[in-house]
Amino acid sequence: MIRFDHVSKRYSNGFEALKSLNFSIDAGEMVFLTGHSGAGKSTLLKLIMAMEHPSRGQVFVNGSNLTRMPDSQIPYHRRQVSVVFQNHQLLFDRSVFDNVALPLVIAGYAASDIAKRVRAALDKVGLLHKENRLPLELSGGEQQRVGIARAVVNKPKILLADEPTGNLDPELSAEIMDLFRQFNEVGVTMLIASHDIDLLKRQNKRVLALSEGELRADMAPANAGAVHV
Ligand SMILES: Nc1ncnc2c1ncn2[C@@H]1O[C@H](COP(=O)(O)OP(=O)(O)OP(=O)(O)O)[C@@H](O)[C@H]1O
Repeated sequence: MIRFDHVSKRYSNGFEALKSLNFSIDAGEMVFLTGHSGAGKSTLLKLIMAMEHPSRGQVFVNGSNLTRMPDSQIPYHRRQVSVVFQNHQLLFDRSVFDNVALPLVIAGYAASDIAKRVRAALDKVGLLHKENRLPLELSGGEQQRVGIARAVVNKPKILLADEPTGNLDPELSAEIMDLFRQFNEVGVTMLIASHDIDLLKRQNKRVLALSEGELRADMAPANAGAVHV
């Protein structure tokens, strides 16, 4: 589903953020990506989103070689791969409903279809009763769940998350992880970047560990408890 073949990323200032990465993630897996600040986690996720391009090597997602993907295909690619950010990136002057509807409005869905899908996504994250609220009227954990509803509203095949629990206390973080597990159980392939070692030790899932742009470990669920960065 996701395959990195000798992928390196050098930014225009010459800094090499990723160094010859090789790994693959199968459809239906839930994998954590960890590493120190600056290890290259966000860069790796941006390559999967085609927001950045490798300087060497190839990235394959869902059967397509992103290196060869024409720009015209990128909006289609981004409908299959969604991302949840730490800071939610919500529009604060729009209601919860409108925030979740945004990807569907951009993709040109009919209004009746949008309403149905938005309510289904809000129901999944337990926020159906708050669809008319503004984001600032919600708690941090609720805002994160709005971000997740928006990421899943168009039923992506792959869900990426960049430090999705960075601002949340352990209890709310565990709730967000439960939610991710539920999406994974219905077939969504998940890759979650987190430097919260305690959190990912409890998840019992495969862990990819980056250090200074190199893949230092690829740990099976049974060994994930030994991870360190
Ligand atoms: N656009 C850019 N131009 C130049 N260097 C960049 C750019 N984006 C990131 N970097 C550098 O690449 C390295 C990896 O950054 P990246 O954001 O991928 O790390 P990260 O593991 O996600 O870190 P954090 O956990 O702090 O978010 C860092 O040293 C960063 O300064």
